[in-house]
Amino acid sequence: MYIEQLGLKNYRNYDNLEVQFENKVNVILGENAQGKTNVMESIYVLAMAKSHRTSNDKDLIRWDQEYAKIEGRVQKSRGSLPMELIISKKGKKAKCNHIEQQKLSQYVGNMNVVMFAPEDLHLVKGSPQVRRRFIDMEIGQVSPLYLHDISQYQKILQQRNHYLKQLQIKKQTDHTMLDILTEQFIQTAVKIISKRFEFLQLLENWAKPIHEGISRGLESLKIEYKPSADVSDEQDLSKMMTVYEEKFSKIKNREIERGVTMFGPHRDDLLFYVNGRDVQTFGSQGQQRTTALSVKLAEIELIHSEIGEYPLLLLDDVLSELDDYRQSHLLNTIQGKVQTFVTTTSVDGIDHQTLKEAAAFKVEAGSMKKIQ
Ligand SMILES: Nc1ncnc2c1ncn2[C@@H]1O[C@H](COP(=O)(O)OP(=O)(O)OP(=O)(O)O)[C@@H](O)[C@H]1O
Repeated sequence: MYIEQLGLKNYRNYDNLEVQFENKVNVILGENAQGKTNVMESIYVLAMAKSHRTSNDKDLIRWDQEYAKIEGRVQKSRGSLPMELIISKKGKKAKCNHIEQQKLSQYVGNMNVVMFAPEDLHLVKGSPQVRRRFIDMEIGQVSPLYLHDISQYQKILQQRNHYLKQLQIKKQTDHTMLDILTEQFIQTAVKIISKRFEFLQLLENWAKPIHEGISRGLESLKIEYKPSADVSDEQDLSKMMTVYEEKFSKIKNREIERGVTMFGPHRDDLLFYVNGRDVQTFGSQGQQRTTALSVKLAEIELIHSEIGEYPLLLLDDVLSELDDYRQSHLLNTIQGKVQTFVTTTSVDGIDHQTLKEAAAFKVEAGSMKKIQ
């Protein structure tokens, strides 16, 4: 799939923008703070209904304006798909094919993107929260049901934490409500965990040969889910539920003392191993970069295998962060099959045929012009 046309109104530093893109590499050039990342972010938000760099939607609205609007026409193998997202202080309104979507979980997934930005290089080294966010966003793209489960889970977690706090400060003494919430919590938690196990296995299957290729056959990558409770991918849902039930009954008093839910998908993590060693602890910077790049390239293939189309690839300021060999590997992999957006302040030093043949745009103070 590819995005043919993008329209922005009151989005970040863009007042009004209409631009046509090509189904190949689109290079977005410009000095610092002109609006390159903002365009990339808008494409990401159009697909995911969420930004990759802020959780506050209001940041996306141009200062002193009431709303922001992103429109795009996406070409898919089944035809053209108009997408529209309006962000206002009251919330978000999403339209697909001119029809308003009641739930964002139905909207997300119609357009697929993979973003690779400098912060993704922290996927390995960063906090578990970064990795959980990554896993949730990526599964959400291929599974609307998962998005629904995650939002259910967040609600139940919040209620459960609230109730535990009430018990902690002794505003409540009856445990019946806690037991009901725990049961609901477990039911949703195991669905999420089993989907994460399944997704990571697929991701590893794709990432392993890619990593081997980038490391010239020297490194073998393994991705492992690290649950906070003692569950494993060999267990079915009912076995996992039993593990959780036992765990929660054992730690009930401790949870009440602390007023917080101590186990569950919100505390889980994932680990990357290269040649059997944990990359987070023992990996060199280069190995961490290769791991992040392999995972991103694997995502492209995974989405293709799940939905039958390649996603868009957004490379925000990241090419210059990779050495020549990794750059070439990346550009060779996407060549001719993935619509790609690249932002950079200059193409000097990036000497790849794909970029020479790319469409180029110049961004200056919230305006964008095609230059090649
Ligand atoms: N909500 C907003 N309303 C208006 N302008 C905004 C808003 N949010 C950010 N900006 C402006 O957008 C500009 C930054 O744009 P962007 O992050 O796209 O820069 P960039 O071209 O990618 O720069 P760099 O190369 O430094 O990453 C800044 O000047 C910032 O003040």
